[in-house]
Amino acid sequence: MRQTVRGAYQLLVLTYRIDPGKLILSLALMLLQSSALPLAAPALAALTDAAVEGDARRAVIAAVVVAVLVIASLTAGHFAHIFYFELGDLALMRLERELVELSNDSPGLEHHERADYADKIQVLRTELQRSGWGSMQALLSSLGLGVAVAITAVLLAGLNPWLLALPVAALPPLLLGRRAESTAAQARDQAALDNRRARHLFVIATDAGPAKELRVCGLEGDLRARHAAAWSRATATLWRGEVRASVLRVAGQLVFAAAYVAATLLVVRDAVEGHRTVGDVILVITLAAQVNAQVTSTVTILQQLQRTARTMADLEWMREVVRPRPVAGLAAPLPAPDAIRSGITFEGVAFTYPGTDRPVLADVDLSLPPGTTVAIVGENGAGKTTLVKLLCRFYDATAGTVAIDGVDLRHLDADDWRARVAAGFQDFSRFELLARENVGVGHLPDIGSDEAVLAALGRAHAEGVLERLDHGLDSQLGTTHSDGAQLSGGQWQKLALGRAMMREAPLLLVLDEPTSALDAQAEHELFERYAENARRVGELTGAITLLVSHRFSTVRMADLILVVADGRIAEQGSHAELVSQGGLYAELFNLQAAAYR
Ligand SMILES: Nc1ncnc2c1ncn2[C@@H]1O[C@H](COP(=O)(O)OP(=O)(O)OP(=O)(O)O)[C@@H](O)[C@H]1O
Repeated sequence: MRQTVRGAYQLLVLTYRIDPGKLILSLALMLLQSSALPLAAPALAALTDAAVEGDARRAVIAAVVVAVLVIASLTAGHFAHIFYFELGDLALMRLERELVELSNDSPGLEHHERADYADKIQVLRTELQRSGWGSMQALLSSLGLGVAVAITAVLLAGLNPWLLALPVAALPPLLLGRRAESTAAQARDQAALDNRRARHLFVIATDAGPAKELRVCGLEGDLRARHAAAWSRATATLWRGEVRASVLRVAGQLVFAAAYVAATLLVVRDAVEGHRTVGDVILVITLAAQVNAQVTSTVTILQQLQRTARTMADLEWMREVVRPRPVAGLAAPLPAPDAIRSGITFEGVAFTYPGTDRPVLADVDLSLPPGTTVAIVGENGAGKTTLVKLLCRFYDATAGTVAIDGVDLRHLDADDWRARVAAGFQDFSRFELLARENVGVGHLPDIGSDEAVLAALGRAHAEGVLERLDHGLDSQLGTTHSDGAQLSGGQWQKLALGRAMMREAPLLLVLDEPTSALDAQAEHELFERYAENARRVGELTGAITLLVSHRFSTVRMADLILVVADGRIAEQGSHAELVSQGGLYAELFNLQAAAYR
């Protein structure tokens, strides 16, 4: 209950911040709507008594009061709806924006790679879309309902204090309704993984990207079967949860129905004995019907408020997960340096991904001198990308220290450091923007400069992509636009590489297999050209270039080569040194060279 009240309060505060005027107005209208109906009941009773007594004047006045109250209730409800509908949409927009911010504004990547975070995002996305302005309606209705229940209780107590048992009899449906909601919520949580899996398979089955592989591997049938299996598992879990919840709800409603019948019989008996008027019987029947409606609304509203509270609590959980953690003993983060003077060092670095217990890196001691080009090689899964992630500060080392010029990387302001990093990744994004924007987003301050974008494309050896586009830099990319250009995988990758080159003089340039879609010759030429530029920049700023590649024809150009095996640095040195050592590098190099002979 505390969570529900807390969630409702948070929603109230949120909407008050968005538009206090609209909130107060819709609240006033809602209170009018809710109090008008219970007040119409005594007016109806008076009307009945006046009619029975043949008092036409009193009957007309009571009839007018009944009509005014009923009309007020209907119109106030209608106008309240207009306001809270808009307010609810605005609140939804604000929460969705926060979800986007939470996903992107944290310095690390940990949350994106955590299964529990992915589950929460999945639930939040559907919940926000599903509830929409419904949360707002539930919030305002709950306040109006409070007033209506109070008025009804006073009127019932006036008739017979025993009738106060009616709202008490409303408690079982309320409590069982709550149990029902958490049962259904539990089922939703249990179904989230299968739901996510089914959606992922659906995207794979309907996206253009995987279509080729699906056909060549003949995966369509298997994919359909897996999708159907995941979907039916999710649906079965949800169905079981809903059935259990419905049984609980019906049980609660039956308790109230019994109380309703008893209350009516009580007043009818008094009337038969002459202690009550016909109007009183009408009053209790009307009020009891309203109590019934109030109970039903309370359960529905409470269910909605519980869902809202859950959404608010999930958002709070996410805020907590992505909250930057202060580094022990550091009052404020330090600014990143303008140049690297003594280099980047790893001392006793170990790393284990959160939520797992297998160390991915262990005992890594390294020294990357300023101004050098460093290549990282190693088998799939050896830990190359993880090294890169630590350097970009997507994660902090579990043990040991990564230092820039002797300063612990954790002590540097993460955004400031990243502003001095440029990176191209194997799993690059295909931003369906204008060509200039697709590249320019690599360094937002220069996104409007043709000169900067063209220079970046030049550095990435990617000018050729523009020649194939009808409107050059102004071409719309991507198939989601009717006039969007369809690019090949290699062309997308070249543009992504251009994006990585937008920062003209980064202190760290990371190229994590960003050229896998290019042929070996193109990659070789690109890096030759790039290494030359990197050395020139490196002389001025000490910039370090880090290249992850499986192609030894490219790797051999590096000043320093690191061979990663099983999360450790197995060998390091120049190409000539490593070949003459005759170790793992020499073996891998000779294997690849033999394939080209
Ligand atoms: N987010 C993650 N959570 C848990 N384990 C992970 C995560 N990312 C990577 N790993 C594991 O860490 C190990 C090293 O992965 P990494 O991506 O660093 O390898 P790599 O050398 O770059 O491989 P490749 O050449 O295939 O790109 C792998 O065993 C991988 O399964």
